[in-house]
Amino acid sequence: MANPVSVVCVGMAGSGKTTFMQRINSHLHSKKSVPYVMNLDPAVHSVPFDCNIDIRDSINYKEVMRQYNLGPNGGILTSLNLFATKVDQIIALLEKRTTPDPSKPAAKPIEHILVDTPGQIEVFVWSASGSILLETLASSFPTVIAYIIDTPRASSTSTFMSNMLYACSILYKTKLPMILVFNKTDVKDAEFAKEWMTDFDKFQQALREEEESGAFGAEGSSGGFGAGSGYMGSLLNSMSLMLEEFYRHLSVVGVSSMTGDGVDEFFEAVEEKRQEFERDYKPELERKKQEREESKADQREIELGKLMKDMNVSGSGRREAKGPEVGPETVSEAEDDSEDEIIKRGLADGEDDSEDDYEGPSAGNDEGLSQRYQQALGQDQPSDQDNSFTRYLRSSSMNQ
Ligand SMILES: Nc1nc2c(ncn2[C@@H]2O[C@H](COP(=O)(O)OP(=O)(O)OP(=O)(O)O)[C@@H](O)[C@H]2O)c(=O)[nH]1
Repeated sequence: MANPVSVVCVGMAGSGKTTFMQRINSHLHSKKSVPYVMNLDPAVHSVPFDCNIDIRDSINYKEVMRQYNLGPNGGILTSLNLFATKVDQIIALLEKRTTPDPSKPAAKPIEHILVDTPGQIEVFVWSASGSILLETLASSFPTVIAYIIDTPRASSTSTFMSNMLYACSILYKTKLPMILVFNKTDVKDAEFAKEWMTDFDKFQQALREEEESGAFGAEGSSGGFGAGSGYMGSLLNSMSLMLEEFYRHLSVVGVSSMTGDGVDEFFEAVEEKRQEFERDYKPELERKKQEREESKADQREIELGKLMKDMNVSGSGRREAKGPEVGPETVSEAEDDSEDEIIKRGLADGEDDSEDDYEGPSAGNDEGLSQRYQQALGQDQPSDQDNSFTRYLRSSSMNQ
């Protein structure tokens, strides 16, 4: 059986994400294919559908805002960050729930995971926690982004273009297959948008018409802001040419969350994108995962090497053995070095008393060490303060 596909709904505030979620949820229920539903919007007042996982159950957004002294967006971001710390539990739960129960062979397995996201799209898409949630989800299930667009509002060329650039940036950021959902088609048919995406001339024509009627960019009829001429003209031209390639990677559907029109087409697109995920995205994700594992292993190797080196040479004239002194390369190295210095001073002090006890690899290199020790103590006339510090080091070294 195929893995359940997770559909993550993103879109500008008011584009109709929640209404769309409600629609597809009830559509799946009517088909007796009950989805698993997740709400990631901590600030939503009420959710008009049953959620299996709701961020609001574990995070109190208002309390987060109060305690951390944050505004609305900071509150959402912090709530998401707090929620992202539970990502392992969430995925474990999802995996458990979506695995068919052998004791109930008649039960239909879950085929869809639906995810609603905060209206502040950037808080989710551009935040570290949003990336963690999405990446983790995608590493366990085929994941598709449904980008919801308010069709009536996108009927002006500039809003349409802004929306496309936004969608493009989300695709670029998430690297997940995307479906453009032109919502609210009961108010405005989405045919115009499909035409603009497939026929460059049609978009140009719409631009010209808006310019002539003075409606372009909602700038009124003031001159100098022509869409077909000047810098705006060439900018829009190059943008539509650049976006042509981007459009090719998308599925586009027109939906009315109010009437349910186009929902079947949406699920056909989801299936198409699920296959695309398995074919194109999954190998890439796995390659990246392996790369990460390898770099983690390398890092561990380096850390282990450092540790072994430190254990071997602590208290000895390591610097002299190494030849010319090399400065610390990182803050942690610098900290390590100063820590080493304290240990060395302590050991050097003990060295006078129990020289025979220490049989490290460079135990013979005492001269440089005691020289440095003398220097560190202010050889000539150590102050009282220095002496008390020496006593402290000596006692702490003895107590080790
Ligand atoms: N006519 C029409 N209105 C719709 C449709 N979908 C949503 N709406 C309306 O659009 C408004 C916003 O819908 P929501 O579902 O709350 O939008 P949202 O994107 O979840 O909003 P945020 O939670 O603020 O991000 C509401 O008034 C809905 O009734 C639709 O298909 N047709």
